[in-house]
Amino acid sequence: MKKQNLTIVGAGSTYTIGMMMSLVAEKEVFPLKSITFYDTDAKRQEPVAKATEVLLRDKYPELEEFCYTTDKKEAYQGADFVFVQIRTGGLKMRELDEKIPLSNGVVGQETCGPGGFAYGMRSIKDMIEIINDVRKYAPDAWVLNYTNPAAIVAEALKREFPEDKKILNICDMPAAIMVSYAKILGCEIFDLVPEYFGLNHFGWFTKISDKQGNDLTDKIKNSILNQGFIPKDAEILNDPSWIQTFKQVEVMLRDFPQYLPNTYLQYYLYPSKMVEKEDIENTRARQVINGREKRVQKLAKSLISANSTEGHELEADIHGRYMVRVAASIAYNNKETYIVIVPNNGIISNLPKDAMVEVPAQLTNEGPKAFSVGEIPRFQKGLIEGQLAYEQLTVDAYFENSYQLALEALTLNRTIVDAPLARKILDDLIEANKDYFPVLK
Ligand SMILES: NC(=O)c1ccc[n+]([C@@H]2O[C@H](COP(=O)([O-])OP(=O)(O)OC[C@H]3O[C@@H](n4cnc5c(N)ncnc54)[C@H](O)[C@@H]3O)[C@@H](O)[C@H]2O)c1
Ligand SMILES: O=P(O)(O)OC[C@H]1O[C@H](O[C@H]2[C@H](O)[C@@H](O)[C@@H](O)O[C@@H]2CO)[C@H](O)[C@@H](O)[C@@H]1O
Ligand SMILES: [Mn+2]
Repeated sequence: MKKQNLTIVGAGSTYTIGMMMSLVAEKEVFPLKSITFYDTDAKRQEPVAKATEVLLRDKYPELEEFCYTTDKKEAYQGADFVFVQIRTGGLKMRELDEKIPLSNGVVGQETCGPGGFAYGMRSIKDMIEIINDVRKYAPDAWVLNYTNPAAIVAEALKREFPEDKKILNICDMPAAIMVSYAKILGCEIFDLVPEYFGLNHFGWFTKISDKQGNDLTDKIKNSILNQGFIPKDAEILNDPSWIQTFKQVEVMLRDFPQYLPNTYLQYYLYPSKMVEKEDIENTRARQVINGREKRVQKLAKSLISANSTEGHELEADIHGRYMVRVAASIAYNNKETYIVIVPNNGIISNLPKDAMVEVPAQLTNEGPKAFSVGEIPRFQKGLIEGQLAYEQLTVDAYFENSYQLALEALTLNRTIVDAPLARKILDDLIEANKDYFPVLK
């Protein structure tokens, strides 16, 4: 098995140490020759990198090289895979994405509604620059992007790089949900075969089977309806916000029993409830700043000062394992099935061909080969079409520097609807994002 050279972009991320543990856990599946960290913020990257040096020395001694840099050439030259996990504007801007809509009585969420719009307008420019840099130094590398909002980033990258077939956008949410299904069924997530359709953070499982073809969907539905639904991935197991989110799956399934919903549909189906439960002074960004970010910084510091992993709680999570398994299936032509984001091109036959849809695909060394979904029912189709138009108008607004298209995008969003309210939120977001948004004329 050829060993891979991997570059992590945005290596100062709160997810990096978890990703390192996933690379350790999956080293037989995705063996590495080198890992390179790249981040534009040297100060944020350094402690994560120094902690990773300790971690890799103890847990991945066979790795030939680890380095970290802010130099693009050093970052990308020789890379076989590039994982991208940046956050333009940082968690500080995420907090505003959540607070500004809430202060206008609308869902405040980083990837859904106006928060997702603002995050998207910030992410696109940096993502385009990253792809151009990667292609300059590593023309054949596979880019796995999970930078959010993945739906908007995927739409923008498809337009900017139409010929580039080695960019794949991925989300871990379907996999995190499947971890809970696996727990219900008493098996492992990778034993399950999903059937799923939708847009990123906007989709449904239509069927879950085992590898022998037994349909397990009703077992899962009955368990959720009778026993509720809880997160099971280590990363989110004890997190009150995620526990509440998974609880809402039961409500969604009672109201719309046909399919098993992605957790993110709660923001579109129950926007009033989502606004009511929020504390504007303690939105999710604040919880992450005081929670995951602090925890990771403390862990990094402790690994560095101990100069050993002994006595440290280091666990692989589904976020990292999923990305690594996706990469392995591409690298070694494993032809395994994972849910990824791809151009529709008739996969969902009654949705536009140019939509970026989230569906199961067989992952080969030539990229994803998505399975046909066929026609989807009117309810889901209607919801998706509205959301898709919002996402595409957001990207139109970015490329055309258009205030009008941005206003249309936000007016279409199910979490807003009212045009004067959309205008007010848009003006507030533009004001707060002066350093990031393109000029919208
Ligand atoms: N797709 C998914 O399902 C999924 C799952 C988890 C996280 N994410 C995404 O992963 C990203 C990281 O999340 P986080 O909470 O750890 O954020 P974070 O702010 O902790 O980390 C992001 C890092 O990216 C760096 N960065 C910012 N702009 C950059 C650029 N242009 N080039 C290089 N580095 C840059 C920052 O300095 C920072 O170190 C976010 O986009 C988040 O939404 C996606
Ligand atoms: O609010 P956050 O920052 O905790 O989470 C936002 C991300 O939520 C999803 O990812 C989950 C993932 O599903 C779970 O398995 C675990 O690894 O935690 C992740 C983050 O907590 C979502 O898919 C991402 O797009 C969001 O960035
Ligand atoms: Mn996601």
